[in-house]
Parts: sequence; C-alpha cells; structure tokens
Amino acid sequence: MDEKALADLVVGHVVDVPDFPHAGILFKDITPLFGDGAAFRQVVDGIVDHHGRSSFDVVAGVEARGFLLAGAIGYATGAGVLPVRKAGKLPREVLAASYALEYGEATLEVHRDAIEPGQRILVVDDVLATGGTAEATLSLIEQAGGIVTGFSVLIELAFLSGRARLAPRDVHALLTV
Ligand SMILES: O=P(O)(O)OC[C@H]1O[C@H](OP(=O)(O)OP(=O)(O)O)[C@H](O)[C@@H]1O
Ligand SMILES: Nc1ncnc2[nH]cnc12
Repeated sequence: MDEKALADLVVGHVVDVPDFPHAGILFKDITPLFGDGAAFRQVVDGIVDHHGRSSFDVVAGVEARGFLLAGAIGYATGAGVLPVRKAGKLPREVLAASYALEYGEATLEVHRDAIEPGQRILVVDDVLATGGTAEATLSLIEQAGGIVTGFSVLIELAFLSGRARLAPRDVHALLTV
C-alpha cells in the first residue's frame, strides 16, 4: 500500500475528540484502527516496509498504546518487543527518564539489562505530539547503549514540532496533521 493510501486509511479510522483529557486538547482516538483487523495489518506492514526488516533488531513500544503496535510488529517480523513502561511497573533494576507530554508529565522506565550495547531499536507509538515521550524513550535506549534506528507513529501533530527533538533520526508518520 502506498503512502497516500496509508494516510487515507489512518484518516478514516481516527476519531477526533475535543477537550480530552483536558480542555483545549483535541484527542486523536485511534482505537477504531486497532479494531479493524485489515486496516491494522496494513499499517503494521506499512511501518515494516518503510524501515525495512533488516534495519532493526527489536521493536520498542511505549506504554500503553505503543504496545499494541510494537506487539504486532515484533510478532510479524520475529524481532520481539522491548516494553518501555510507565514508572513502577517493571520488577527489576530500571533506567528512568521523566518528561512532559502534550497534556501532562510522566516517567518512563526500561529494565537496565533489556538492551544490549549496539542493539538496533525501532521505536513505535500511536501519536507524536510534543515529542516528550519519544525523546525520553530515545534517552533511555541510548543510556543503555542501544541505537535508535528510527521512529514510527500513526499520527504526527506537526504544529507541536516533536520531530525536531528527534533530529537527525528517521521519524516516519503514516499521517501528518
Ligand atoms: O509527544 P508527546 O507530547 O509526548 O505525546 C505523545 C504520547 O502521548 C500519548 O501517550 P499517553 O502518555 O497519553 O499514554 P497512553 O498510551 O497510556 O494513553 C501517546 O500514546 C504518546 O505516547
Ligand atoms: N492530541 C493527542 N491525541 C492523542 N494522543 C496524544 N498524545 C499526546 N497528544 C495527543
């Protein structure tokens, strides 16, 4: 499926919800896309095709919505998944990074021993907004000696300029609004 068709597919499966979770936020609800098996498969394939299977060793997904994409890509490619979790969920020694996102603040964690030095990691999530979440994920992976080979998101909110915080890395968005 070409890039235009993928963007149209995402457009057709997103619901804009005003004032969620706070007044002034236009929330991009992508649950209809995950609920449509054919569409979900097309976006997973589109992400893998963009980066190329040989460009990464493992797929990192950011809790919680990023897990849905990472699980599917990690399974489809046989690469497996690195879960990037919200604070306090991982049971062993962690690396942590705190950050601000479009509508709040949080801390992300990975197990300290989950990343091998030089391991090539594709990071996936549903939405790139301010880039705070993605930048914190990048910092965790690099602290552990991993290499982020690219980012993929379903939707990029370009007016929040998150992409600039990840330069010069490859940031791939199926839909940019
Ligand atoms: O670019 P940013 O401004 O950092 O925002 C993007 C992040 O915000 C959402 O996650 P959220 O923390 O709401 O978590 P959820 O997946 O658990 O709903 C989204 O899934 C991204 O991870
Ligand atoms: N506007 C938005 N919609 C959905 N997820 C988001 N994460 C950060 N901003 C968001």
